Amino acid sequence: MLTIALSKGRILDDTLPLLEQAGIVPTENPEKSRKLIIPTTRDDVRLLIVRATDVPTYVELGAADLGVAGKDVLLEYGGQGLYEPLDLQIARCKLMTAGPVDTPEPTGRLRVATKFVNVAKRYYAEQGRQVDIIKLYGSMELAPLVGLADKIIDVVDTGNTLRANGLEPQELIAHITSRLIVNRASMKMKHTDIQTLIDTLSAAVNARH
Ligand SMILES: Nc1ncnc2c1ncn2[C@@H]1O[C@H](COP(=O)(O)OP(=O)(O)OP(=O)(O)O)[C@@H](O)[C@H]1O
Ligand SMILES: O=P(O)(O)OC[C@H]1O[C@H](OP(=O)(O)OP(=O)(O)O)[C@H](O)[C@@H]1O
Repeated sequence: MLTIALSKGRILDDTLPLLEQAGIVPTENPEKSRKLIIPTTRDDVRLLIVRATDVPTYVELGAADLGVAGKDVLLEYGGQGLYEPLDLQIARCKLMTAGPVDTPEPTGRLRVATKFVNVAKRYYAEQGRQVDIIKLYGSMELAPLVGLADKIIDVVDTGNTLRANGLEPQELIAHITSRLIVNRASMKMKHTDIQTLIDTLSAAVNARH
């Protein structure tokens, strides 16, 4: 049995057409179902529906053999316990700093609100810049508007969310796409099945680009 951890929303939407190329189709709609373990048309493959930020945990600890996670989530998760054999080239966006439009850099210690605390610490440490990181779980764009922070670090695609809140993208931290991740022990124990799946997904990704 191969167990694949996926999150609802854009990762599920963009991954299902790729999995279909490997004959893997969920037997019920994961977006609608209240079930968190979804069987597929392949008896030897099932899907686990988990939060996007939980995908690396399920895979590293072996509760799932494989998963799909945004590079932003993987950068934040850290750890050496995961293989990352394939860039699926889906959910493309950028991890950026952003701040209020036409506002000079604050001179003192910078306050940065983000859910990417580890990424933020690393980024500013590399720059030798002293910052206070404020951990948030969502609606980051609000923080500079109400004086909670000077800047945010978040993913940006069209920039519409920033613009709608009087913010502008500033520094690029990383280009982001979603990656296939694999548990280390599974890669050894189920090598043939997993390598076959990787090859099929890789061909499906290449056929699109
Ligand atoms: N606007 C966007 N455009 C393209 N890709 C995005 C965008 N926002 C996020 N992503 C990418 O898609 C991944 C999944 O995002 P999604 O919005 O489904 O989950 P989330 O909001 O991070 O998690 P949750 O809703 O559970 O808090 C992110 O980790 C990121 O890599
Ligand atoms: O630059 P944009 O095209 O506006 O995209 C960026 C937004 O997309 C994501 O939110 P999403 O729409 O996924 O909602 P979420 O907060 O539920 O993740 C992200 O958290 C940003 O807020």
